[in-house]
Amino acid sequence: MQHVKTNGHGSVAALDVAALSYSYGSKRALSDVSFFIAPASFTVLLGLNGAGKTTLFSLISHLYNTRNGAIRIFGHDIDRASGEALRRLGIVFQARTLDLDLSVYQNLSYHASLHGIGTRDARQRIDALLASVELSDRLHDKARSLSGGQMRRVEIARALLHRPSLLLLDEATVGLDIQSRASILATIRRLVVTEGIGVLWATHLIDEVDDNDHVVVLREGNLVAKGSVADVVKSTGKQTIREAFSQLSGLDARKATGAQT
Ligand SMILES: Nc1ncnc2c1ncn2[C@@H]1O[C@H](COP(=O)(O)OP(=O)(O)OP(=O)(O)O)[C@@H](O)[C@H]1O
Repeated sequence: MQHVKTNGHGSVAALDVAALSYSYGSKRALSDVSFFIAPASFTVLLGLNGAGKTTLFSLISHLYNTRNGAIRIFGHDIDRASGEALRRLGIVFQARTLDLDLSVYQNLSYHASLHGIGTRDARQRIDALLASVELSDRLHDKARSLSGGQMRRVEIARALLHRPSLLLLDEATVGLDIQSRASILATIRRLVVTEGIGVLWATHLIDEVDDNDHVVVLREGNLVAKGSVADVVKSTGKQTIREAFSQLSGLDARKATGAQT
């Protein structure tokens, strides 16, 4: 049986990233990144464009093979026990991935069948999830007819079909209006409380961080801060997470030298 590593407090981390590095040829995208997220918690992965967020997600979701370091999902190593690990993972990628010519129901039921969920169970699950993302009335509409925010919510429902315990979202609110952004963020935060899901929410938008969140800050592939918002703010000597992120991500230095941001 596979050894399940705990986070030092006796409980198994929802996600444990240990000494992870990754390069595209000679281009280093991640350097020795380590952090964990607790079950039923909301962690914001903060980083400017090019910080390495998408690369990290591609490694966690096993699109890329881990060459240096390790990734465990609820103790299951993504390379050595990928089936066990991926069964617990739901993911919403930055790029849109719905089939626009299929209905909402067809998009979801296809995904359910890929996960081996039977037709009846799938139908119940789809109805419940569409209700939770407030799209029950769009079941038979073509994906093409939905707004950007509604498509995102269908993608979130799809990522939850197989009842994952860890959910990753990569810039889930990019391109959406303020109201849709707030609604999607509220939906995900609710899932943490009602379903006990551990969430890793990648963004470069600092106003998506709440005072009670945990944050992981990446800068050019290096992890430059991790912990509660209060601890990260304190570690920088700043007053707010916005100011702390500006310093940690190098924006302050760029502004000081008059570089374009
Ligand atoms: N396929 C690739 N080939 C070469 N370099 C890449 C490739 N994908 C990403 N990179 C580089 O790796 C680094 C990290 O990119 P990544 O896409 O992971 O960052 P990101 O934080 O997700 O940024 P964004 O928010 O712009 O998507 C960047 O310097 C990027 O140019």
